[in-house]
Amino acid sequence: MGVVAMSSVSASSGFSAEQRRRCDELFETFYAHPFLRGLADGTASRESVLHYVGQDNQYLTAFIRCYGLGLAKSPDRQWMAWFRDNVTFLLADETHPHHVLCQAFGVDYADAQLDTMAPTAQAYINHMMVSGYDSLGVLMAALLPCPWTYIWAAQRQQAKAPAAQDNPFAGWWEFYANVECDELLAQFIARVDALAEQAGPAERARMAAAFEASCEYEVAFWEMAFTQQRWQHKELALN
Ligand SMILES: Cc1ncc(C[n+]2csc(CCO)c2C)c(N)n1
Repeated sequence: MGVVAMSSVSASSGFSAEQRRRCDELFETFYAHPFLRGLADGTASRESVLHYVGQDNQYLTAFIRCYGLGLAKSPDRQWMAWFRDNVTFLLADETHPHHVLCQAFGVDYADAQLDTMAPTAQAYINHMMVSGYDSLGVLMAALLPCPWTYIWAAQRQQAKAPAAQDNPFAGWWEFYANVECDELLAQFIARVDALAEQAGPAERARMAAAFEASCEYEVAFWEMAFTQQRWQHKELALN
């Protein structure tokens, strides 16, 4: 923890790098979003952060289900082992950033759980799940912006202006900037590149569209937390 990884993030020259370049404006908008800036300078509000944690817990649960869809589509045991390891990482380690955010406001992790979904979180989850019923390439392309935006933004932030130790969210930044996350991202990129090489033009186009939509949803997820987005009428229960 606390080690700023040397970035594998811009290294690749394949399909992923091409999508990353195409969506560069979205990455910049993600980085500049006032919610993320609030995590960087320690000023993010209690209400917005707790909204985020509640929704993001549901998001991570859906992400694990998407890995399950990937497992079902795995062409070999090597792919299966990769999904298994990533499910373990999500279940065991990725709750850490949520714990950090809860501790910042003296809130119990269990008390931050929600059983309702805000519109944007629901839409992002639906997009990922639907991609999981297309091909493995489309699923992986839909999942890739998730690690890429967070890990890229954390590495960039920590290299430029590391979160101060009295910033209550410092552990959140350190988690996503660490070497293990960098390695995960490098693997993700390599796997998407390999799938894109095997794909025909129609599937590659669906992969590109799925990647771009997820970049949009990543920005929208910050906006959801920042505005504490709710349905007009009443909360919808999880489905
Ligand atoms: C909306 C949203 N997008 C991305 C992440 C970060 N994240 C979620 S899963 C994962 C690694 C995949 O195993 C990473 C980096 C998040 N927490 N919430």
